[in-house]
Amino acid sequence: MNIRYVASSKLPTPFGVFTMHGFEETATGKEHVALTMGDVGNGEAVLARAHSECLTGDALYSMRCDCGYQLEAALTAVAEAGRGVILYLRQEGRGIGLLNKIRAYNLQDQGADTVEANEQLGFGADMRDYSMCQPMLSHLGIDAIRLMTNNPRKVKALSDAGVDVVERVPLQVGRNPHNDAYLATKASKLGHMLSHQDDEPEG
Ligand SMILES: Nc1nc2c(ncn2[C@@H]2O[C@H](COP(=O)(O)OP(=O)(O)OP(=O)(O)O)[C@@H](O)[C@H]2O)c(=O)[nH]1
Ligand SMILES: [Zn+2]
Repeated sequence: MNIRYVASSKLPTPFGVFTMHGFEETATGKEHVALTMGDVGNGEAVLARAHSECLTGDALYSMRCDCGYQLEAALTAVAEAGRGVILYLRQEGRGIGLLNKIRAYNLQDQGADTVEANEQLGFGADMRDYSMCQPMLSHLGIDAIRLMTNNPRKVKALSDAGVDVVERVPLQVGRNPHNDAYLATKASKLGHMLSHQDDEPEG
C-alpha cells in the first residue's frame, strides 16, 4: 500500500507524553495515526499494538466489546515500558464502517452473533486489511515488534506484510457481562486466543 507521512506532534495523555505521527493512504485518503514513545528506531524489537478503530468502545465507553479496555491497556503498557508504538488504524467495525457496525449491533440485539450479523449484511466476518502497517512502521524505523494481540490472523497478516513479529504479547482485559458472548464468539469463530480467565477454577 502507498502511504504518505504527513506530520508529527506531541500528544500528552493521562498515560504519558507520546509523539503522534499522521499518515494518509494515497489511494483512498484514509487517515491513520501512530503514537510512539521512546527511541523506537534503535533496532531492538518494539512493544507494539495495531488497534482497529472502534468509536463505540474507544471513545463512547461501550461495554459491548473489549476495544476501549485494550487501547487503555496498550497505552499503559507502552508508557510503563517507556518505549513502544500504537498504530491506530481507521478500519472501524472490522472494516465495514461505523453505520454498518450499528446495523450489525441491531442484528445482534435480535440474537445473531458478531459473525452471523456481518454475514447477514453481506460482509465477510473480518474485512480488515493490515497492509498500511508495514510502511507506517518502516517510516518510524521499526522492523521488529512484540505485538500485543489475541488475534492470530493479525499476527499472520503483519508477518505476511514483511513485519518481523518476534513475539505475541496477550492483551486480555475488559471481560464483562455485556461482552462475554462476543468474546466467546471471537474465540470460537475468529480464532482469538482467549483463555477463560474469569471461569471458575476446575476441581
Ligand atoms: N462488524 C463488527 N465489528 C466489530 C464488532 N465489535 C467490534 N468490532 C470491531 O472490531 C475491531 C476490533 O477487532 P477485535 O476482533 O475485537 O480485535 P482484534 O483487534 O482483531 O484482536 P486483538 O488484537 O486481540 O484485539 C474494531 O474495528 C471494532 O470496531 C461487531 O460486533 N461487529
Ligand atoms: Zn470495539
